[in-house]
Amino acid sequence: MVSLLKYTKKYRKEVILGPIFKFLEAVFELLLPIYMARLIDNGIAKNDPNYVIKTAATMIIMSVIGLICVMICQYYASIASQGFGTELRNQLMKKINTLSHKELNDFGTATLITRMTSDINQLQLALAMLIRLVIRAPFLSIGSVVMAFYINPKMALVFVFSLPVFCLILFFMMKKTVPLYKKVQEKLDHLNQVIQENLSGVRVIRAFAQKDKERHKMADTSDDLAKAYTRVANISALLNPATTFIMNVSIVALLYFGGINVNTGAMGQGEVLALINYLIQMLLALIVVSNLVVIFTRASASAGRVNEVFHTNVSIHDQGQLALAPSSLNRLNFQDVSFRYSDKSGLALENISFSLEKGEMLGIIGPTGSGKSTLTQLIPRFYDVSTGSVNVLGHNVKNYGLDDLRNKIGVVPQTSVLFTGTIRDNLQWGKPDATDEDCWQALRTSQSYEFVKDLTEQLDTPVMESGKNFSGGQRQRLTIARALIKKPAFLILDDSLSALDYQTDLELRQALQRDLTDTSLIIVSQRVSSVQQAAKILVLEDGKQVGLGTHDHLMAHSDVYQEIVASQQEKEEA
Ligand SMILES: Nc1ncnc2c1ncn2[C@@H]1O[C@H](COP(=O)(O)OP(=O)(O)OP(=O)(O)O)[C@@H](O)[C@H]1O
Repeated sequence: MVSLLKYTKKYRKEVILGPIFKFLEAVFELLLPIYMARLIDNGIAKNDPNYVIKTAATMIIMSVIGLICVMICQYYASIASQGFGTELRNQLMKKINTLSHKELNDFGTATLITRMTSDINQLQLALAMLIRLVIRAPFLSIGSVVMAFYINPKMALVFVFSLPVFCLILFFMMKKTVPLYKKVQEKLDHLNQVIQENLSGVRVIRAFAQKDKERHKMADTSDDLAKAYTRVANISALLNPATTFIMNVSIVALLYFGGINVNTGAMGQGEVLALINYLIQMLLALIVVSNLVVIFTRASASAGRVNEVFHTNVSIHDQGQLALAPSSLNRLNFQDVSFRYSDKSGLALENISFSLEKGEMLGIIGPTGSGKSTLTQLIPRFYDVSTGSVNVLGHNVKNYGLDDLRNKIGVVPQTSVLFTGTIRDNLQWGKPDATDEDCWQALRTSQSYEFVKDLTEQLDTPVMESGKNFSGGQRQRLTIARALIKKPAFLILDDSLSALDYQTDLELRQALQRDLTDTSLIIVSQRVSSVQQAAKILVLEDGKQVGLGTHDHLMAHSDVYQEIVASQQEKEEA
């Protein structure tokens, strides 16, 4: 947790001054019962109105100054904790953005969201409490005992007896609740994951009539969390009656022995009242200390989860070299590439070798799960090869700066992702300085010109969350326009023509070859018709390269390719 304190650097003044002001307030709070005792014993009992007024005025002034100190401290605490949370969230997001696909897969989206929100909130709360209470609460509890000894050492023995019993109760309470709080956090994580899946997959859930099943799953997960919370709450609820009991027994003891002392004239009535005040102050401060321990334990679990992200080693290292000069060698070259997603999993790709020239088109085809998407993800280094090498414009991809490499490549993934904003905003992701003419040209090539032209706001048409105000085919074409607007050296279409009808699919491929003459095109498709015209078609099966060549060559030499063609012809005839 300490390592995260570096994110409070900008708020050093608030973090230092906040507790100092709170400490001043605690000093006044500790002095007030003494003044009250004097007011009663020297002012009221001796019928001295001047003394009463002077002491009461001093008490009021002390209270007002105390109040101002509290307000300043609260102000500093909220500035520092909110600023710290924002800084931490920004830095964590920055780190998440550096993670490669492997680490993102390992974590999963749900837990990253929980870490960015609930865990950071917990840390913010801990910092606010640190500033507000971490000096005040122990100071008040120790100070109260000291003041009790100052008033009457014999009577202070009541404090000495009640203190260990009270601490023992707090200790057992915390021993039980702290591990449970950790469980609560895990259950919250799971609930977030279920909620996220339910919300993002709501259409699929409805389409498969799985509403009831998902509702039960959600209810079970919610119940789990509620049960875990209830267990903690039930144990914590015992704290109040137990502490009140000890407090009341101690007050009775103070009143009993205090009464005897007052009768013998050894103590004033005001002093007895002051002792009761100190006792309450001490016990309340101890409750605060126990709450602080719970807050810090939860925060420490949260800090562990946040630090886990910060300390994750990124598997893709950005060599950070300047742009490499293109060489005259092959534009794209896979040399005996094998790849596995993790040490425990089998090979997703095995000994893949091929090359592609400027302006050429490569088609990749194969049964589902044969490694087509995996292969395309090695080109922009979303993953690094396990053995072999991937070379782009004559250089190993590992020798490029990541941004430089990825700027050369336009990727259109299987699922079209659009962002809220306008059509123009989305296209400018591909090229920030794209003019309207650039946008229209990209839309023409991607066969989106007609439907965007018909929209009343054209390029300024708003894009709703995930582009849900466009059809699947329209979304695909807009994502293609976004990828090709920067005229990349490579354009990878990973099954991104699947939502288009055959005619649009054909026109789009023709337009790409006509308008992007320098771009090498890599098309992953399940449809033979989408790759048939390619200069080279790579056939994959179970991660292995089982064919490479033109359509005619493969028809003559590749059994797998022939089977794919035959099965698609059957479907068309059926
Ligand atoms: N993120 C991942 N982590 C672990 N294994 C993965 C991951 N993504 C894919 N795989 C595995 O790698 C293999 C190849 O998957 P890939 O997505 O490349 O196939 P594909 O040919 O593109 O399939 P499809 O046509 O269905 O999209 C599969 O066995 C799959 O289970």
